[in-house]
Amino acid sequence: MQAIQAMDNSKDLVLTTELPSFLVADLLKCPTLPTLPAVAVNVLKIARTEHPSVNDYANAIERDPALTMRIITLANSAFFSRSHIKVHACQEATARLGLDTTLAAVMSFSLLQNRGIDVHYQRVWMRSIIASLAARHLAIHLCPDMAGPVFTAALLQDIGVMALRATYPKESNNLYTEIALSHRQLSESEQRLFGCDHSQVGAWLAAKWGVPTPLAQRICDSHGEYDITSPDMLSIQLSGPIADAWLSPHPAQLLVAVVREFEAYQGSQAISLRHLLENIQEQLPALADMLQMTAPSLQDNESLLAEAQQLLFQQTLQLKARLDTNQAELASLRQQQVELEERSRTDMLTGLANRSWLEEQMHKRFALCQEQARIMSVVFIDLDHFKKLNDKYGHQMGDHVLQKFGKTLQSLIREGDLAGRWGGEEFLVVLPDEDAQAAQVFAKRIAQRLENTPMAHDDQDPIHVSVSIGIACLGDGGFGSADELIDAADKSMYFIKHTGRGGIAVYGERGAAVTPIND
Ligand SMILES: Nc1nc2c(ncn2[C@@H]2O[C@H](COP(=O)(O)OP(=O)(O)OP(=O)(O)O)[C@@H](O)[C@H]2O)c(=O)[nH]1
Repeated sequence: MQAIQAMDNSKDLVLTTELPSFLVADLLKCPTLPTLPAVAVNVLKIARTEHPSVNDYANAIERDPALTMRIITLANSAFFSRSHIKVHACQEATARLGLDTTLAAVMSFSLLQNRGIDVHYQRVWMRSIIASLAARHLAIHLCPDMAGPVFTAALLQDIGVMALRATYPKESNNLYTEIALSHRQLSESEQRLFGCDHSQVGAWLAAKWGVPTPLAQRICDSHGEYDITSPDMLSIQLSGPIADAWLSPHPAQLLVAVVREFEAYQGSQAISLRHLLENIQEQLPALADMLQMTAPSLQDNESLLAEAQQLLFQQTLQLKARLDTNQAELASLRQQQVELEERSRTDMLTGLANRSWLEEQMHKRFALCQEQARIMSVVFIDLDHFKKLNDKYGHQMGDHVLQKFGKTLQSLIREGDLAGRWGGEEFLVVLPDEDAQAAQVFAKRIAQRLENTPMAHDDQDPIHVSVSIGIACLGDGGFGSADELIDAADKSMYFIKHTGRGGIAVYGERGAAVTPIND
């Protein structure tokens, strides 16, 4: 890759783009690479000086009578001449056009006169002419000070096509004569063939002629991503698609993309697309005439815009419908995920936390307690003689009792507590920040509730169950892990099992000592 060198005020400046080395070598070898006539070279030289003046421009241009005539005619054309006063001298014409427009006019005229126009050049140049008018109109509203340079860059944005056609006539024949190709597709094909597109080659050519670096850089960036931070670049970048729409057999469809871009851009309120199109229509004949070309037939702006807006409306509706569907799908997927997660934590029979969730939570809470020097109690509950209950009333009744007990347990805990089914007819409750005494109060409440409330009925007969409860409190046993704490509560529960069932025991301070609670 080779960086492009540009001359600016006799300093070498490097443009922020690179061309493949093979391409630069081929371009430099090309004997028919477009060159500028002496008069244009002189105008460019003046453009590069620190304070170029209208007089200097006019003096240089006057050496070419044909060019002088064109510049005067352009200055007197409808757009550049708001007043009816005609100019007759090159100096007046240059003053009226401004330095940037004069420079653009001189260069385009020189290039076209130089090479003659075939139908394909005609197409490329007509795009540039329309684009330059569109860009200028946009710039007048978005960045008035830059309207001149923007016009020039937009007019010269496709000069790279001339260089590529001269250097690669065979490849170009297929590429540039394919009328069905959109400008974007053209750029993509150039990228594939030459490793860059004609905007970069155009910048290279312009730099080689010695145009001021900012102009070469704008040509280079003319086909890039829309730069909404830079109104002058955006004006140039939007101008190409507007010109494409103008020249297309289906202008409304192409204009939709432009309208959408407009609506997304904050400064767009300042611009009426209708006025822009009217403006192009008004100015196009004069500019085309100066370049000895025939302007394409005028568009019906009103209906064209209405159609574009209608298309945009339809597309927006379709987009919104798609968005709504996507959002609904996303919400449903999220819901499914939430449900799946919930299910993976839940014991299906009782709706309480399942064992794996209990274990995970125990480990987390144990670590937290250690970190923050807090306590917690674990209450291990086992339904008594559950096998007998199953045997007597059936497994289904057993299930029903487990469900009812689960609900009872859930109704007795507070926010922040965690109740779960450890397995079979065993349950576990975690009471954060509670000591053994508070856990005993809780355990007694369970026992009491079971005494008062039957867990099922056999016909009309109430079925009561009793439970054996073991308690262990983190503060009391020097426990090294969550598992040790659970084991201790389990052991306390077994103590009750072995001593008659239907009671509460607390794991004591001195290791395995278990204290039954009687009342
Ligand atoms: N209906 C039903 N029974 C279950 C379920 N899970 C475990 N069981 C039964 O619960 C009974 C537990 O029996 P054991 O471990 O001997 O305990 P127990 O009969 O309650 O005796 P103790 O605990 O010593 O009072 C077994 O018969 C299991 O089949 C369940 O989901 N539904």
